Amino acid sequence: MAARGWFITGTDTEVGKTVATSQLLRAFVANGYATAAMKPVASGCEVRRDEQGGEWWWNADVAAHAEASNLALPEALTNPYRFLPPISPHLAARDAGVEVSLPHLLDCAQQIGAQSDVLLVEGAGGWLAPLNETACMADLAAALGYPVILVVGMRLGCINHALLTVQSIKAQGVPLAGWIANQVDPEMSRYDDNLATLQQRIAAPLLGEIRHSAQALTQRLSDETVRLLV
Ligand SMILES: Nc1ncnc2c1ncn2[C@@H]1O[C@H](COP(=O)(O)OP(=O)(O)OP(=O)(O)O)[C@@H](O)[C@H]1O
Ligand SMILES: C[C@H](N)[C@H](N)CCCCCC(=O)O
Ligand SMILES: [Mg+2]
Repeated sequence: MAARGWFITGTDTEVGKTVATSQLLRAFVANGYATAAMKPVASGCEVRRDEQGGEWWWNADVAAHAEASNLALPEALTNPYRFLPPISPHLAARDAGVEVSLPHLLDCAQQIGAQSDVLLVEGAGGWLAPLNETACMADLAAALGYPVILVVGMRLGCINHALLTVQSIKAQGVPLAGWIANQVDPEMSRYDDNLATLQQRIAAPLLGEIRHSAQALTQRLSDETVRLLV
């Protein structure tokens, strides 16, 4: 396994896990770490065609991770499973007749870890999103043994989603390294009060805040975030 690894989960799908992972990757890179990311299962791809007429499936999360990392690694390792429809991974895998194998994912993580200082593993959906017929993201995080970083998509309803997720992370016996507040909803009422409420009720550090911005995917979290983690 990598010298240091973290599992990135979120309060839901579309809350900014990829934005936060990209910003964390850039922060680690800026601090001199050989940094890699993994998207164990990507569901939701664009069909792309090359000049020879060949067809391949492009996934936005995998592309964003590659852009923000400083290690060029084969996608067979960084994204072992990729499916076309934007649906839950276990359904996409079932439709494709594929079994998402936890041991295979662990093996890929180990191979990446052998070449990197830092590995960030981004789940799909939220903490209990299913990977296959029996296992979910929480099981993968526990099997990897990495502490979890929770991305809270700051919008109405996020307090409940965040606290339920924290409770479930604790029940899984996995350490919570901290959480990141991501301003997905630029119009959120009482942002500061919501943030303060979460700080009071989550027994783990706020690692950083990401403001709503059209450039959010290419910005980076601060050196302070890295310092809180390492
Ligand atoms: N801070 C932000 N500012 C502006 N737009 C954002 C911000 N955070 C997220 N978004 C946008 O919200 C959408 C969802 O973000 P993102 O893809 O990071 O979610 P996710 O949690 O990784 O979803 P998935 O479960 O599919 O992996 C994207 O279009 C992204 O650009
Ligand atoms: C397609 C989407 N953007 C994600 N990649 C997968 C989200 C899975 C959510 C599963 C669920 O909790 O219902
Ligand atoms: Mg994502």
